Amino acid sequence: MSTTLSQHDVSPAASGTPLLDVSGLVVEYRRGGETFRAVDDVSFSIARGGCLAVVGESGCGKSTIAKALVRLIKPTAGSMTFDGTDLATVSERDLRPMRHRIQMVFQDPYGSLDPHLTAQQIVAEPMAVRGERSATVRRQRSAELIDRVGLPTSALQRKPHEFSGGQRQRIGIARALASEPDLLVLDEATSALDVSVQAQVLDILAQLRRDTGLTYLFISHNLGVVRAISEEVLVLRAGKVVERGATEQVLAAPSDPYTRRLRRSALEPSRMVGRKPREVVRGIAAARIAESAASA
Ligand SMILES: Nc1ncnc2c1ncn2[C@@H]1O[C@H](COP(=O)(O)OP(=O)(O)OP(=O)(O)O)[C@@H](O)[C@H]1O
Repeated sequence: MSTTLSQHDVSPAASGTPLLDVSGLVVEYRRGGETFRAVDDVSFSIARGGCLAVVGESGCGKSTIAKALVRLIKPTAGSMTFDGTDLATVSERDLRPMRHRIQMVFQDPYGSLDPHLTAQQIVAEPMAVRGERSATVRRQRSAELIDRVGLPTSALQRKPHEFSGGQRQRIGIARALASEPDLLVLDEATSALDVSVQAQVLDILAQLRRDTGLTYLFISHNLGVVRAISEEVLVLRAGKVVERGATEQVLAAPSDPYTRRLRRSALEPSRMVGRKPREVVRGIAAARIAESAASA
């Protein structure tokens, strides 16, 4: 398995009617007595088997879009048409049988897994939720999924604290796959990992997409990482889309000053001052990735 953050081959399945079509999405929060617009008229679509990256600085509204998609929050306006159903307006009752089709993988592999369960129990849980009664089938399927994310079968009997961050994130991906989703929403899914581990997880994600035709919405603050996984990128600033296009093109020649700043900020060593050593290493690695992206 390659451990370089290179541009992966993208899925040949990316074509046809979009699996997800988001149009005029607005999300507002109430803050004190005031209304705050976190997502402002955002539109995008993702083809089946495609990968769209959403990039922007902290607080620009990336996670809010993800939360709206899995209906952790209800949008103020706009539509989110997923395979013909508008997720913005569908009733809870009609949403329930399709919830499994959109799965999230979170940033924090330390916090998102139940520490009391074994990897086998964690991965098998969504199968039980979906009505798989046979413990044997759940066990077999868990073993397949653990293998799929590059972990040995022996991992099934271990608990989260016995794994590294990258291994935990693989378990999180296996758990998401256990629901048999069509769309994975990856919210800063590799951001907490060191760069070589990040590359391994990106490799697994790229391979999965090639093998299964899964569709990804990949959320990140890091333009370099985005290059390794997505063919299209949408740049978000203060809730608004400021730039969109083919990832390679946006990286090579960003047209918006904010995107240029995002690209530069990954290269800016002074941003490392006052950070923990682990963050500095990560920042330098991100800078290298962005640098190679810029000069490619
Ligand atoms: N529940 C909430 N109530 C009020 N404001 C919120 C709430 N959740 C998020 N916000 C605000 O909405 C804006 C967008 O937040 P969001 O978490 O979507 O940003 P983000 O781009 O994902 O940032 P990060 O990368 O730091 O997670 C921020 O200004 C945030 O403070």
